[in-house]
Amino acid sequence: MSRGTLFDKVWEQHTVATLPSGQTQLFIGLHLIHEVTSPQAFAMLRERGLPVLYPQRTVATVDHIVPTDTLARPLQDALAEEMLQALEANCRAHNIPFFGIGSGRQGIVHVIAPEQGLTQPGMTIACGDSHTSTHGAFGAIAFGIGTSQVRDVLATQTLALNKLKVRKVEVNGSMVTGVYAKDVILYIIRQLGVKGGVGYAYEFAGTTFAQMSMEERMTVCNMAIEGGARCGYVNPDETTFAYLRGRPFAPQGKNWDQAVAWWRSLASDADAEYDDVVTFTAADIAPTVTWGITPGQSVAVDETLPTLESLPEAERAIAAEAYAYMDLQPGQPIQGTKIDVCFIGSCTNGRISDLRQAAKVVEGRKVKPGVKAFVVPGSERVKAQAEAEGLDVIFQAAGFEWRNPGCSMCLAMNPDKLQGRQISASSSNRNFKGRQGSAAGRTLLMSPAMVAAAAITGEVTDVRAFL
Ligand SMILES: CC(C)[C@H](C(=O)O)[C@@H](O)C(=O)O
Ligand code: SF4
Repeated sequence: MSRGTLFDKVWEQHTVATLPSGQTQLFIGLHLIHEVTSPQAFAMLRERGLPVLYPQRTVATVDHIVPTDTLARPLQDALAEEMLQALEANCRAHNIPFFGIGSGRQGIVHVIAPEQGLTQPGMTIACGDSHTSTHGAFGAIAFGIGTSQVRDVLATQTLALNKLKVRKVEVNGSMVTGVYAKDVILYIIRQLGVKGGVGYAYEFAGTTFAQMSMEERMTVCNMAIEGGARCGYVNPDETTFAYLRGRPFAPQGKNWDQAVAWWRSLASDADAEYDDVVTFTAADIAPTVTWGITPGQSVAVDETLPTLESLPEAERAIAAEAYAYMDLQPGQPIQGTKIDVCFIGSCTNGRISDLRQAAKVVEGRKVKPGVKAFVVPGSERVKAQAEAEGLDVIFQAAGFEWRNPGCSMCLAMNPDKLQGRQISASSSNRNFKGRQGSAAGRTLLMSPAMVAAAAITGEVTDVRAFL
């Protein structure tokens, strides 16, 4: 029964049946695929001789394995070329729209679907990728799925799922200068824990999110999964509609007005019932940096690292493991930590507003000698926009490399990798051990503006000194 949240309303609208298991058979409005988690799913369809039921409800792009320097085909990495060819062949065989390299529409899957207007309020969206939660910024129920579920969606356009509980995560007030959406979500994850959201959808509510742009909301929802919540969402409002209007796949003309009225009706009711409510104040949030091996291990840039005794008992073992791996000490300041590589990009922070914020810090300054710094726009469209604004010139004049779109060193499934024990300042979303291409490599997560400041000084720096 609906209790008035957007989550409940959208779930009910998409319920096909209640299965004997008690699970819901949920219709998936939009299915996004990329080269990493789709090949086996297509292979399983082939084995059973099954077609793709609604090919026009799936959209494909290539993002994880694309090199960001030269895009000449065949790709230099034979395995990457093979994965790209497999995706191209599967899309051709099943008549699935494919946004390939050079199409003007390629990019990280969670960047391109919103910018094309494919992601819309009230939809159910699935993708074989954990950061599918990003699309919840539009008031969609969007979540990551595994490869066998990709198969299920291809074959039936539905999934068998357990309904999630809903936690309202309310943040109120304006963010202070130097604090960005990234800091807000890192703060929330620090407060609620990386497993705090397991079994929940997070509804991000309150004036802080109401004031945010769509790109900022995407940054927040992107990392809901890092807090354990399989999906996160913001109720659709005027900001959402203004963003979508006129985008290639957005409704047009009379359909537009109908769609907006419909989307408006889906927002959570004022008296909606939640399974849990937590409230924070934006003024308490400072520029934030992770120091450990989970996105929950973070501090304000002007804080010292926590002593083990100061942490809840359940967090001490992983903190001790993090200190050993990162070679950092409890009680030391995070500010001043030396940085080798600065990476601006990813589905968390590779959009145009992210690049603008970073460029503002970089303009007229130089990257510290010895630091490798590079920018990877989230999509071909973001890259073109940034170049039209001259951001590429600002970055390159400062000593940054300006690359082609893809996931790049967020996950390092392409040639962009840390070496040995290198330590990165990264605008991405995961700081797991070995995440960025070197088994011993270390990652500090922060906002793009903070990465830019680190590139200039060669160490973790409070971006507020640059603004
Ligand atoms: C490759 C893919 C399955 C993976 C994910 O699911 O998130 C990747 O995008 C990541 O960020 O680790
Ligand atoms: S940018 Fe990173 S987090 Fe996002 S989809 Fe690519 S690898 Fe995953």
